[in-house]
Amino acid sequence: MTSDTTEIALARTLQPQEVASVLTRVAEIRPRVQCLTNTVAQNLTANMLLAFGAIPSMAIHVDEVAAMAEGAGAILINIGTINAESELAIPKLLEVARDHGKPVVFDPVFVELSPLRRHIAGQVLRLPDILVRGNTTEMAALSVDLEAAKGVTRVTTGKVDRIENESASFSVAHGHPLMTRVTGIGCAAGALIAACCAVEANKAVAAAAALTAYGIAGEIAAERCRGPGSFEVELIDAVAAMDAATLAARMGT
Ligand SMILES: Nc1ncnc2c1ncn2[C@@H]1O[C@H](COP(=O)(O)OP(=O)(O)O)[C@@H](O)[C@H]1O
Ligand SMILES: Cc1ncsc1CCOP(=O)(O)O
Ligand SMILES: [Mg+2]
Repeated sequence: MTSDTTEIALARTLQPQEVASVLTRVAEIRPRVQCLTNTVAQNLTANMLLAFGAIPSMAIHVDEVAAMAEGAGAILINIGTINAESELAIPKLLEVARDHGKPVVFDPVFVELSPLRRHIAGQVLRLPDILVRGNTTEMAALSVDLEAAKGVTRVTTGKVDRIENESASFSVAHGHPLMTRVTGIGCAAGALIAACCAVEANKAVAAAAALTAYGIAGEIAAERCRGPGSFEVELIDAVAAMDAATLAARMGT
């Protein structure tokens, strides 16, 4: 058996009540997620966090991101539209994360396409215990760096999401192909994972819970929409309406 096969064989799916438990804590605690994200996905990310019961803060100024992150429950760093100022803001966020023990989700958007993105990813991955969420292309491009990263949780999204770290391995087989037809849906997934990391110390469980709820919301939205435009609206609505009964019904237990 190859190591890949072993990992897949050992991966488990969360039970509906495990997902519901994480979602309930998000709804009760309403964690704020400080998002340094790309200009394309900012609005959808903020709306998805609100629908999920969390609080978005989208501050980007290099001289205030640290203050904004200090009181946040989690930090999202997304390099989708990295520029000279956001490049300088990233180390400030990493410092807050290190000093205050904040969970960080890193989205290495298009890291395979530019040396600058690769360089920044290398810097970010020096932070111990970081969670990296990317699509299959991005995660493959970072595979060597991810192998070396200390305590990293790797979250590879796609038709089936794979979540793995030193102590756990989960797969999530929910979602809909329409999730690839609206820009920013992957970026928003990273924000929901960050919200769950703010209330659940086990980062693999947090990611699996977020992606299970998100994937099921995607399935519901696909049933209700007329195409990609209305899918985005329906997805926000389905995330907002997600509850334990829907999870149990859709997860088949
Ligand atoms: N073919 C697919 N079928 C079902 N869900 C998918 C599919 N592709 C992606 N998803 C879902 O879409 C979301 C975004 O993932 P992905 O498309 O990999 O990210 P990105 O937008 O960053 O490329 C994830 O929640 C993932 O589970
Ligand atoms: C199109 C685009 N270009 C730079 S960032 C971005 C958004 C990417 O969003 P996602 O990876 O969630 O589709
Ligand atoms: Mg992406």
